[in-house]
Amino acid sequence: CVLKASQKRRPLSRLLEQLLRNLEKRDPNQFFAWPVNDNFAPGYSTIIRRPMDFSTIKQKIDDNEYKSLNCFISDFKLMCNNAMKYNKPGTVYHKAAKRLLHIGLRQLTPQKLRPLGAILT
Ligand SMILES: CC(=O)c1cc(-c2ccccn2)c2ncccn12
Repeated sequence: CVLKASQKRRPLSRLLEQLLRNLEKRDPNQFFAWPVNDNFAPGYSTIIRRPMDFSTIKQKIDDNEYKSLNCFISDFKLMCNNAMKYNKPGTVYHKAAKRLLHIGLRQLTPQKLRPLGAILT
């Protein structure tokens, strides 16, 4: 029988795609959906050396660039910390990033991930 595309995916990729979907739900305004555009954010590409956003993370999953869960978590943190660096405290983007980082990391604790255990060893 022919496996569906999703079943062909590597176990880690399928896990990361699920975790990504859960994180994206916490960004209802889609502030983090796409790379930040210098036209909206003056000087962004000079201030932020390593930009990151959900679409880039998704592409890296599809390209099997993540060799571990920790690499995925690092990019998620990078994305949030970039926003807290570029945007001043009190701005909608800074507040959204702080909240997303907190909620996201709570979803990525060992306790929450243990049920998926086998994949991560
Ligand atoms: C995430 C972030 O820093 C961000 C997203 C955006 C954004 C997100 C969606 C549409 C337009 N802009 C933004 N605009 C100005 C300054 C910062 N930002």
